[in-house]
Amino acid sequence: MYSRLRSNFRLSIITLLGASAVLGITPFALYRFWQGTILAGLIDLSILVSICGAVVYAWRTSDTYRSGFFLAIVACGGGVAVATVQGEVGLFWLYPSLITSFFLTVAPVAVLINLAAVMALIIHGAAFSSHEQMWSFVTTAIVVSCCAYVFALRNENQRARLEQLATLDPLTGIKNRRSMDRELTAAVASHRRNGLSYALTLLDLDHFKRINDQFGHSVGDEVLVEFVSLLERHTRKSDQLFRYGGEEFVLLLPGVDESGLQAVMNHLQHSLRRSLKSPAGPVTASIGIALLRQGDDAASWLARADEALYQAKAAGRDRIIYAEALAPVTVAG
Ligand SMILES: Nc1nc2c(ncn2[C@@H]2O[C@H](COP(=O)(O)OP(=O)(O)OP(=O)(O)O)[C@@H](O)[C@H]2O)c(=O)[nH]1
Repeated sequence: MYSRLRSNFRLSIITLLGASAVLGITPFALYRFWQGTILAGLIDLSILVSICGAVVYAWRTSDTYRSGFFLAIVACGGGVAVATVQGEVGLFWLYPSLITSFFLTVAPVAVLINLAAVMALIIHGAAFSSHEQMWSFVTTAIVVSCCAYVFALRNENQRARLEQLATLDPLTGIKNRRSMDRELTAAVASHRRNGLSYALTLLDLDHFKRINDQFGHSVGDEVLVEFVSLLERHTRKSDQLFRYGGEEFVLLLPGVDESGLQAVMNHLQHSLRRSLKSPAGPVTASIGIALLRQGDDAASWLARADEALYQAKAAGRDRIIYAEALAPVTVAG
C-alpha cells in the first residue's frame, strides 16, 4: 500500500482527499443535521459518500484518471452547492477544491471545471451578499487557480523529465535496462494470457574494447550510436530496443514466427556487416536469440538468450545462435 502511494502521485492525492473529506466534512455534516439544516447536511453527506466511493474505485482499479476527474467535479460541484445553500460560509470550501482540481485531473480539464464552478456561482448569485463580495471572490478564485495551474504544470514537466531520466539511456536515447525489465515481464504476462509469441535478441558488439583503446571513448560512443540507428532502421515499429549495458543491447520482437524471425535476423546481420564501421574498418556483432517458451519467466528467458550469445562469442563472433532448434528456413526458387 505504501509503495503504491509513493509511486502513484494522483492516487496519493485521491487518498489524501478521501481522508481529509472524512475528517473535515463528517463533523460539519453531523453539525448541520443537529442544527436542522437538513439540505446542507444531505449535501455534505452525498459529497462524503461520493468521495469515499471514488477513493475505493481508484484503489481497486488503479484508474486514477477517471476517479480523479470524478473527484474534481464532486469537490467543485459540492463547493458550489454548499455555497449556494449556506452563502458566504460555503465559499471558503471552494478554495481547496479549486486547488486540488489541478492535482486530480489534467490541467486543461481542471481549468474548465474551475471555470464552470465560478460561472455557476455568478449566474445563480445566491452565494453572495453584494457585488463587491462576488467580484472579490471571482478575482481571488482566478488568482488561486492560476497559481495552482502553474504549479501543476511545473510538477508535470518535472515528473516527465524524471521519468525520462529513469527510463532512457542518455547516450543512445533508447530505453534502458530498467525499462527492459518492465517490458520483459509484460511480454511474459501477455504470452501467458493471449499466447502471443515473442523473441528476445541479445546483440553484443565484437572486440569493442579495441575501438575504445585505439581511437578513444568518443569514437566508441559514435559506433554505439550508429549501431542503434542501424537497428532502429532495420526493425519494425512494434519491436523494442533497449541498452542492456555497455556494448550489449536487447531487441524484443513481438508476434514473430520462426521463419520470419530468421529472415529478419539474417537481414539485420547483413546490414550490420555492410554498414557498421569504425576508423579501423567494419564492426560486427554477435547475436543470441531465445523464443519465449511456456513456463519461462523474464529471468530464465534472458538467461537462455545470454547463453546463446555466449556460444556465438565462443564460436568465433559475428554470428547468430538460437537458444532452441528452429525449423529450417526453406528458400524459394
Ligand atoms: N565508448 C564507450 N565504451 C563503452 C561504453 N560502455 C562500455 N564501454 C566499453 O565497452 C568495452 C567492452 O569490452 P569487453 O566487455 O571486453 O567486450 P569486447 O571488447 O567487445 O569483446 P567481446 O564482447 O568479447 O567481443 C569496454 O572497454 C567498456 O569500457 C560506452 O558507453 N561508451
